[in-house]
Amino acid sequence: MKVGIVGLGHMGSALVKGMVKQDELNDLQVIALSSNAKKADELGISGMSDKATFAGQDFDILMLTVPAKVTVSVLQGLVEAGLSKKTVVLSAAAGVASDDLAAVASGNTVFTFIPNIPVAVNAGTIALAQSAQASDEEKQSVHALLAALGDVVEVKPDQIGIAGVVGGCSPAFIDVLMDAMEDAAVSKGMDRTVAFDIIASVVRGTASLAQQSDLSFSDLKGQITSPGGTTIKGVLALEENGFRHAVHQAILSANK
Ligand SMILES: NC(=O)C1=CN([C@@H]2O[C@H](COP(=O)(O)OP(=O)(O)OC[C@H]3O[C@@H](n4cnc5c(N)ncnc54)[C@H](O)[C@@H]3O)[C@@H](O)[C@H]2O)C=CC1
Ligand SMILES: O=C(O)[C@@H]1CCC=N1
Repeated sequence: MKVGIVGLGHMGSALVKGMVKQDELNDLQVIALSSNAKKADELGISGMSDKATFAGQDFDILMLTVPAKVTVSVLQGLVEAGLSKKTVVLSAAAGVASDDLAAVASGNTVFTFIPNIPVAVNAGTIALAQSAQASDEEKQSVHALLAALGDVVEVKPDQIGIAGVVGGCSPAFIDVLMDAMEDAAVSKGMDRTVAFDIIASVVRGTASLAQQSDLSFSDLKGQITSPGGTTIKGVLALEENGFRHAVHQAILSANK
């Protein structure tokens, strides 16, 4: 599979890291359109700085990981530079509708997807908008590529926005939570590196348990809150300080 990528920033680099380390994708060739040859080299892929040469590569899949506001014009430029109509376009741009992309690449099948940064370690969550125009073969090759990077969750096109927030933005919200927990532990005299190890392990273990059990998040919480114990005091402190409301506002604000 030949994959082109435009935008080697945080998201693009994370996708490349996940792709190059995944053994299942060992016949994969990734080429970036980038004026920064060193960056592509560091990531273990080829880089090309000339747009026409890049566009002429007959990619199976083209990933767009440039800032959302330039994504349509970047795609338009590649189409004008000779992008093959057989290339399936995958746009990661949050808030950019696939219709707007399809309007400048009418001959190509276009998918919108929202990955998240954990794709760098093949533990991503990837929301993929269903595409009515895609053939079964195109759906399969997109799915095979993304499934190597993490869990793929197909959503209706009108749900990609909220799926992108809950999946794409929320690692940052969880980072804020973990950072705050670490500060509190440090205030009680714990070494920051010890607190980091405990908290990262707790988040991983809590998520694994939730995925492997049939219980709701609320029921899982119920297993930890011993009657009259310490955890329920902490849970009530979260509620009294508006934690749940703050989380709702974070999700809803990011979805605007
Ligand atoms: N960072 C994240 O966790 C996620 C980001 N995304 C999407 O990925 C895209 C990129 O986001 P980030 O990586 O966070 O941003 P970033 O700012 O880290 O990276 C953007 C990259 O695009 C390049 N670029 C800018 N304009 C360009 C142009 N006209 N032509 C070619 N390259 C250009 C920049 O040099 C940079 O390398 C956005 O559309 C965003 O919505 C989606 C899901 C998660
Ligand atoms: O902050 C952003 O706009 C991107 C989209 C999802 C995560 N990061």
